[in-house]
Amino acid sequence: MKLYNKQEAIGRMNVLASRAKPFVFLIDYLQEQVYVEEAKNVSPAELVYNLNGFTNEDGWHHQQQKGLPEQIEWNPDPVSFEEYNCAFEYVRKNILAGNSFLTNLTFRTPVCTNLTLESIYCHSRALYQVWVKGRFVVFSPEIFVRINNGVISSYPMKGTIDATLPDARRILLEDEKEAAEHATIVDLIRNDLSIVASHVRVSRYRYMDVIQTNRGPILQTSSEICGELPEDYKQRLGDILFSMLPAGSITGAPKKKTMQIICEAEGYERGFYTGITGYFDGTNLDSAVMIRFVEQQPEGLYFKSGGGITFKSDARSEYEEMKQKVYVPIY
Ligand SMILES: C=C(O[C@@H]1C=C(C(=O)O)C=C[C@H]1O)C(=O)O
Repeated sequence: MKLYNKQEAIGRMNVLASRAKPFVFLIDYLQEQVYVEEAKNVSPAELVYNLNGFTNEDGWHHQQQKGLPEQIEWNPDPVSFEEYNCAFEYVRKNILAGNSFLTNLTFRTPVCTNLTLESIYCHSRALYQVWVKGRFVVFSPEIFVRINNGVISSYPMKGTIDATLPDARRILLEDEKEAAEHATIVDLIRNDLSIVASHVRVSRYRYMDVIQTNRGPILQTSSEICGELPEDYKQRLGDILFSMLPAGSITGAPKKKTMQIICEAEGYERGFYTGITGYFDGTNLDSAVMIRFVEQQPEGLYFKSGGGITFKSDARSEYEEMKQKVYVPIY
């Protein structure tokens, strides 16, 4: 899989978009490694995607890997609460010192499972899915941006609850901490869109998605923010995308200082997790934040997950949320 650096990737995207050539891209969290390939050249032997319907699955012949074990084994071995709490306290200290008002804290959870990256990809049902041979599989419910006829829209997701709890919908909507976190992220994304677009507005606020998982349904709240791009946006598509990265929903705010806190608190590399992936069809673009992410390491599979921390956050419930997200959408 050929990867490019940021400058090369911006150039490639600008050229492909201005020539109306469909392409697929994956950008890591730190924007150091970028995959950007014309759709017709993406080899399903190394990368398979289904990005909201745009797919190269037809060319994939790994039939032998598509079988699902009769009984799915899925045994996550998360960090202890004590270990989680150490990182949480570090983030909290920084929030109280005024260095950040929202920080997205994530962890790596080893999972003992009889599923492979291939079988997870084949049997998952998510809006955006990508499998990269020997590296990772991602099944994301979170839209990053869409561009349709010069209108750019972003859909930050923030707010999670177990959908089987009695009155889950109301509890999530009325939760003060979730509401504040959501407002912060909407503000941040409004700012990010204003860098590249005009007439930026919030067109839907805190709508709810039900996400099915192998461990039961969860509810997540998102909002829609949109604006108008300049006429010549295709020639500058790469610049436009990169100027909004990393996605605010997976950093927090303010972005730069919060990224430093994240780096110090997490102590592992996010890699492509919390980066973005997407598809340009020659005219329009659709993209996702790469959350719900399983990575292959020589010793086994790891799931990366996390959530937003504010001054109101409670370590126990954040710990539970991080663990709750360690699922596969196979049901
Ligand atoms: C980082 C993750 O989640 C982010 C944080 C969310 C939250 O705090 O509710 C929701 C979606 C993501 O933008 C993750 O799911 O791994």
